[in-house]
Amino acid sequence: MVRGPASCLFRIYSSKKNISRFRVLIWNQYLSSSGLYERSGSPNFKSFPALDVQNRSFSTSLVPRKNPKFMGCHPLDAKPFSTSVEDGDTKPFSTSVEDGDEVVNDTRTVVDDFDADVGKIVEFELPSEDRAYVSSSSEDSDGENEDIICDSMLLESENGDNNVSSVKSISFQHVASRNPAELYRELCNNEKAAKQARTDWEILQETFRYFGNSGLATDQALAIYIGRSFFPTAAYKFRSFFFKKCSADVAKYVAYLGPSDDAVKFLFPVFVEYCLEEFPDEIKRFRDMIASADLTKPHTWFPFARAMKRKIVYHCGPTNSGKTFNALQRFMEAKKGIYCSPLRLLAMEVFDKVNALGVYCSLHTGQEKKFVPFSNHAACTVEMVSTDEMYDVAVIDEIQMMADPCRGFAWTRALLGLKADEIHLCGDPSVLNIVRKICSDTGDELYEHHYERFKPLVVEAKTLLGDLKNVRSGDCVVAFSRREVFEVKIAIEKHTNHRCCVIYGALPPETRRQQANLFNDQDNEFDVLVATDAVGMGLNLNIRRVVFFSLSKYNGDKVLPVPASQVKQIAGRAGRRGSIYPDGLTTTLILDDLGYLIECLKQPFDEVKKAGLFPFYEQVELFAGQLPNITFCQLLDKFSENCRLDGSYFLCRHDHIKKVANMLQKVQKLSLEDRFNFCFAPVNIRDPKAMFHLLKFASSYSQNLPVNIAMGMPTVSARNNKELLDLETKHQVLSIYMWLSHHFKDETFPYAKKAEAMATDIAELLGQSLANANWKPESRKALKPQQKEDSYERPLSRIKLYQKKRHDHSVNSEQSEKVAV
Ligand SMILES: Nc1ncnc2c1ncn2[C@@H]1O[C@H](COP(=O)(O)OP(=O)(O)OP(=O)(O)O)[C@@H](O)[C@H]1O
Repeated sequence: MVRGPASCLFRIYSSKKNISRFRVLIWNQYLSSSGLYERSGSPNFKSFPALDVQNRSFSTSLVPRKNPKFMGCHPLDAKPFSTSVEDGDTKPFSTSVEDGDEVVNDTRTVVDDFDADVGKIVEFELPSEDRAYVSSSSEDSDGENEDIICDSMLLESENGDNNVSSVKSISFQHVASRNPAELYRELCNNEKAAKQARTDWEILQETFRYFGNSGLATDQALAIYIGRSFFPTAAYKFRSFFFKKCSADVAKYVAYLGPSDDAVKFLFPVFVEYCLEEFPDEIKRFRDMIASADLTKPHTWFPFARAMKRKIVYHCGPTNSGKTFNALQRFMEAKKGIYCSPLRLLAMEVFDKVNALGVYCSLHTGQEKKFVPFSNHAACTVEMVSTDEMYDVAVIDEIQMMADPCRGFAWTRALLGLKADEIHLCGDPSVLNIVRKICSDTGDELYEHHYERFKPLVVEAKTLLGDLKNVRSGDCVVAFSRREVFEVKIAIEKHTNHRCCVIYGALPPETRRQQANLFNDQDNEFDVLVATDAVGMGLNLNIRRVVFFSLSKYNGDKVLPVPASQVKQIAGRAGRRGSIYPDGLTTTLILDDLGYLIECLKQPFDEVKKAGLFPFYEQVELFAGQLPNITFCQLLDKFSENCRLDGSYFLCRHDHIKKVANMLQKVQKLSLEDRFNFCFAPVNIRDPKAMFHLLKFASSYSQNLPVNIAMGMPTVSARNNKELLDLETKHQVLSIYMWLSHHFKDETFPYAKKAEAMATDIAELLGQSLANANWKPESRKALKPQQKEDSYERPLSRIKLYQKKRHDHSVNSEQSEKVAV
């Protein structure tokens, strides 16, 4: 009998009413422990070990392989089944789907798993109430036929002699171990259903309801291309078939199993046979859809790159260790080179630097194309890199961003698709293993260069003691919201003699560079920088010390600690080789945050296991062919639901694309391709004005009208926060216009040059506005810092609060667990 924890369960449940609950419990436990059947949004095709959609040799058997957890259960001689409709043979497992283009033979192994109790002699005593519906055969009862509930099913009257005493040693072995194909054939050949007792009939009804709602069956049905949406229909039709055709022993056995996963496991293979015969068209349609959403083996998408012998050099190390410097050396030496940047700003920096060193280099970002005559080199944003052109040397900067939840796909595409003899990757070690895996898939040679920081980063234990008056020249104070940035700037300028430059994400790259230059320049009064995490990448800054104003960040939902990798990246900005502050320092505003800072700096880089992917337009188009008459947003949902990915990749988040897609749904006459392109425009979805302008651009475009900018141009710098926000929005709208002009035909966006000039003017106005900004942005009350009379303090550590809260929570839940125990 069952040993260990399972035997305890047995004891508990065998005393309960329905013995099948025992099995359900074990099965569920098995599922959750094995992770075999993940109930995620997309089908877990990995769950079907034998399944490969392209080369299908699937197993629809629900019986898992031997599991040591269930050694106590009887070994099972459940039969493998064949899905071949003609051939009920058990040995070669063959499946032939109607269209006949994929016939795969797979010799199945006989399963001898824990689920052996299906069909075994029931060894335990049933409580008398439960025996009522267990009868050894239909011949035992001879009640009157009733045709009132289901006209296709002959009912046996309740008072039929269900001989309870004969139940004790019923064996369903002969039913449970039947070959499903044979069983299905037999059901098909039955003229009509056998008579059943009303109780059995009711249990059968329940059992089929359970089957129709079973997540297990729904998931497994995907293996034979019965989609989630079609499954309920298929299950319903199967039920009708069963009730019309079932034999007495089969019905008894299913009724005996009752509404349980055991019943699902028994019925499912027969259901498979039924579906293959009844729904070839639906199966083919779904299979085509799955095939068109196939994102497996992305390295095969770039046959030209695969035909090349590429050398990949991974410059691996922390910030400020010379990775990019060395990669750029090779880039500049090459006859033809491309530099791929994570940001426009960084592309501009490289463009300027390389040209200044005498190597002609063009610039290509989503918003601008600056062609330098005779140039063989280009700096671009990673999304814009061409996988058609050949290069001698390519540099992909910040390669760890291939794991970015939203933009990761752009790095993956560049790595897989670039046609370059030599590709230099610069980044931290977090993606080293995934790059190794990709290189083994692509067959590229990988060379690893490991770096250390030029000079170690020193943590200043004293902190600023909660007082911004302790800020010094060369400090960069990091806050995590635009509002805090302004509060800190105002406080510093009010209580000290320092002047502050500011950098935050909503500023255009030109303004960020202007602020960075102002800070780096030693001949002016701007000697302190106040910035958000936007400072972490892409700017060469002369920072002596990075001071964390806080170490928590609002993620749109709640305030959370800043992840260690980000803390490291930002802190690493202090002390750059070649700058006037080669020794880097970092600290926090308040002592309470210091522990978290040290903890973050000590942490090794987390290893990333998956790289991002997103379908190309052509893939989406192919997929759309399977699903006419749905909106683009629904199409994206369907794609993510049905797409298949290798274990090394994830599908990038596309919430923002869906949000834009939803808004553009009102615009008629946009082709799928245009819609797709519009959705990638760089719009801040939380800025309603920017969204409104994008909608207007799309409407004009759809009517074949030349798209107007239709926006007033401010002439003076901002005098308050509202005007500053307005300038930021206006620049964003112009940036969208410029982006669209590079992604659609020139004649449709004829004012691109004008937009560029306006954007430059606005960036300048923004710079002037920031120099004079002394207003306070509206603050949320909860986060409003307290102020002393003549100094600025932020006495509360939100990190401490967060950690205390978490601690309290875990103590509470521990206690409640104890109570429960
Ligand atoms: N061999 C070198 N000679 C002179 N300067 C160097 C050398 N290596 C690096 N530097 C300078 O050190 C600074 C940091 O180098 P680099 O930007 O290459 O580091 P990194 O590791 O790529 O950092 P990040 O990840 O922050 O970009 C740069 O200003 C760079 O010009």
